[in-house]
Amino acid sequence: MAAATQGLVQTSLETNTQVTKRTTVKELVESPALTSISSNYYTINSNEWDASDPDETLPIIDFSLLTSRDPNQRSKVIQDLNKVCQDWGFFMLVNHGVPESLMKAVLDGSKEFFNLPMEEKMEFAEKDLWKPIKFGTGVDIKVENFFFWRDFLKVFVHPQFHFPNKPKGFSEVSGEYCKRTREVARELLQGISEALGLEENYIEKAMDLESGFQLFAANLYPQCPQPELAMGIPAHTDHGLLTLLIENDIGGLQIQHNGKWFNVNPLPNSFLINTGDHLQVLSNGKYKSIRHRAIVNNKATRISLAVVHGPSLDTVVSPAPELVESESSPATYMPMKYKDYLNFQHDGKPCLDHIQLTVT
Ligand SMILES: O=C(O)CCC(=O)C(=O)O
Ligand SMILES: [Fe+2]
Repeated sequence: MAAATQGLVQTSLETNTQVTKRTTVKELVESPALTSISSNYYTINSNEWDASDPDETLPIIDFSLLTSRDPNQRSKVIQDLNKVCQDWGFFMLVNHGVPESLMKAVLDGSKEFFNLPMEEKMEFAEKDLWKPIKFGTGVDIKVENFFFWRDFLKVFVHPQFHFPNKPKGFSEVSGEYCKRTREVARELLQGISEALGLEENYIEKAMDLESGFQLFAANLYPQCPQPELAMGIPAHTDHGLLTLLIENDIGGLQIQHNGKWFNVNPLPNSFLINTGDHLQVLSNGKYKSIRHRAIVNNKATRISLAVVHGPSLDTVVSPAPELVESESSPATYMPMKYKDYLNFQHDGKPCLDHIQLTVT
């Protein structure tokens, strides 16, 4: 995920007894004396906090129409996909066929993972981007100089499936969940290929989805005594092609649309889907990678699960030649291997800026 620094207010790192020892946001919240938070938290200018509930319904796509045998229904939903990818870069997916019980089981497994004793989670604590299993926290003073109100687990789940071996059963249920979300993402990317005017299997082949890179990210946002002073995850875009997200009905995700921030209140059992940087590159900017962030609250702990679906790590991604016209729409991104692109994360600058070409 590409960190964005716009609007960053970074206060100096003070000595604070709450954070000088190794801890996580979860443990911090559970410490009995916590009534206020240190000033080391990442926050944003007050004028950037503003977010509203959408005055129009957030777009909804019915997956069952995409897989329908009726060609009229399919072509209608492909038109809708083209519109939502261009206008929003975000939609809710309903009738996707992934069992509600599986979605719930993987959310429950994530909760149990975060409930493990701190030492057990810390076995997976890693700074290295390329470690396939990584537990992290927004309050790791060894790594961060400003903090987020979030603990997370990030795991590479495809083409090789890695997973923590605890809590019991979490790996199995997540393996099944990742397989199902991968199928949904690939089907959607077939529809999106057509929406771009390309052949149905275009993205599948060009991005080598058979070996596509899939990342499972579980985010824990414990309740925060001063939610107005902290951010769960700051504004960023996701690096892959499509991200499928679910959450435990607490709310907190905000997306940027037409320069404004909107609260997302997902429909029960839907997937929240956003287009990522590589769809923006492949479509030569026709579809934009949507900026989003997660705020925190003082009432309940939120868990979200984001599964990012990208090209294979060795795929060199560039705008589809079919969508590039030297005169009217020249290529606006330089070709880059997905693996190399991922190394741009965490230098504070949006990753896409590194490959943007200035068109004269
Ligand atoms: O928690 C959320 O709603 C957003 C999470 C997210 O954007 C991510 O993990 O990339
Ligand atoms: Fe994200």
